[in-house]
Amino acid sequence: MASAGEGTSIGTAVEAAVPCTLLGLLLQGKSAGASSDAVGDRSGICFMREYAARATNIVLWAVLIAVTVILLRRLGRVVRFWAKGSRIPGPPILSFYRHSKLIPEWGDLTGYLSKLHEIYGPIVRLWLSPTELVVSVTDLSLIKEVLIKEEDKSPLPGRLFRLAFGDSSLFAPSFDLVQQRRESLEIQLNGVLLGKSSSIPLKVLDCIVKKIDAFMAEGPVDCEEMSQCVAFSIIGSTLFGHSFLTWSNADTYRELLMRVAKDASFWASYNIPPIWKRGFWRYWRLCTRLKGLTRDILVQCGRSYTSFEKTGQTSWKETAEYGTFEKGMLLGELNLHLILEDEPYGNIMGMMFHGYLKISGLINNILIKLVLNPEMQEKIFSEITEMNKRVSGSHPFDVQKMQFLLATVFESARLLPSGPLLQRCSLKHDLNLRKSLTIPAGAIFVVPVHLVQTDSTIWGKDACQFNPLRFVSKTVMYFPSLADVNCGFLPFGSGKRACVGQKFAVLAISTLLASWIQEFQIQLHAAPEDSALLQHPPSPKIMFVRRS
Ligand code: HEM
Repeated sequence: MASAGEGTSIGTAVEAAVPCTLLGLLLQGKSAGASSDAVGDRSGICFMREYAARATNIVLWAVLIAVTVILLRRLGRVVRFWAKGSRIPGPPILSFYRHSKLIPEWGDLTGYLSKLHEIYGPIVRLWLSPTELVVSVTDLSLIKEVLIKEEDKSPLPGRLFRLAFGDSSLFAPSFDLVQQRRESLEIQLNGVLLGKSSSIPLKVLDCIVKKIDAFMAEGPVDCEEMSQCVAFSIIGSTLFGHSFLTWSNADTYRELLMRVAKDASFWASYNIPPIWKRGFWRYWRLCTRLKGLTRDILVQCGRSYTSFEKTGQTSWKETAEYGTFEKGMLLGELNLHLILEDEPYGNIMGMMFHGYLKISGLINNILIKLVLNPEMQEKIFSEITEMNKRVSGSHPFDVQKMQFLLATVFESARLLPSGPLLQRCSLKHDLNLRKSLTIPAGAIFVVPVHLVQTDSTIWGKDACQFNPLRFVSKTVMYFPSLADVNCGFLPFGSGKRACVGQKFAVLAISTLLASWIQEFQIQLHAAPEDSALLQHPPSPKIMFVRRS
């Protein structure tokens, strides 16, 4: 039996003989030839152990070096981002988290930005966190330059749409992804719809007037509720066709859209979907129900269009005039581009969501301005009467020729824009602008629309007053591209990512207003003492009083 001392010396001798590479072991194996089996086995085990330890060490070192390189590169990027961002004027870099406390003090982000612009001038940077930089600009030439040059949007809205509705090639941040679909939709909306005498068919207008009668039978109507209901009918019947108007699940669909709209920004603000929160799963179920209903209405509209065709009820005129509306855009040519295998409902629901919220917001704002300015209603009424005398045709509302009407729509959109900020974000490259200003890649560029649209240096001393006359005689100029005429007018954005539905929306809303003002006087039921309060909830009650 070998003593402990012997054992150790044998072990050491064996370990000393352990080759450090696999090749070494093979060579040793060949040269050792007839050495005893026991020593060979032990040497093999020790080698494998040693080999595994060394290999693990090498892998760990490689991982450590790779992680360090990645972290250093990231740190380098953050330092460069800070260095470039800090050259833009704005509050001290150290106050990252104070902003979130200060913003409520100034009412909202626009109020806070307005305060910062007063202090630091037309270009202001705001650090929201060490890696989140917002650059706000109110200078017209810079706004124009960025909106024309910059094609991408910040990831947040894209995440919002993807989380709620699935992949979308219309509302994604990257321009490369949306360009083709944008063009298809624009051609469809502007070419097919605007080629007709009206952007809303009489059948839809009749249905809306009936809704108003039903509402009024129960007393004064809530302005916001009314606007939402009407906007929903307009966008729904445009996309899905007339059978949308009689769809039994329409109210549920609208309610779901509103609930998704309420929570969408909150859940999209998480970088990783917070699957550990119960509220998130409730939200996810809402979105899934919405998807299910979208599928139902598409199937139903497809079915009713087919049966409508089979009955042969359409006269030639109806088909020519309202053919697209009967089947809706989604069952027409656009279908091929928008309903794709890999994104079945993302674009449709995105358009419903965006169109519904924006159109209802603008109708609500116009109604508030009209009830406060009854003289404008009378001007528009005279315009319609004049037009009816001059034009003899089946459709009375040639709104593109109605200056007062369009001016009212533009002025309302100017004073009460539907969103607080336009945003762009260069996802990959720094954006070098004139005035030697560099916006680092990843920074979010914003235009505070309300500040720009009420800037007295652009709009004159009465910039904050409701004065549609400023647009009269210029309304034709504001088509086809609203923002190109005056880059201080941005309710539909501007540049490569401007709203593709802007002409459709303006003409549809104007047609709707013309039909209302022809039939009714719109009045405020009970005015709050301060008219500014009309913009805040609860929304005002209004009345539609039939003209005698
Ligand atoms: C009153 C109604 C509407 C308003 C106020 C409005 C406003 C806007 C605004 C401000 C933008 C962002 C523009 C920018 O960043 O420069 C936008 C984008 C967009 N709008 Fe509208 N919109 C309205 C109606 C519609 C309708 C009816 C549709 C189509 C059915 C539509 C389709 C789009 C699309 C697809 C985009 C995304 C463009 C992109 O990201 O490339 N909009 N809209």
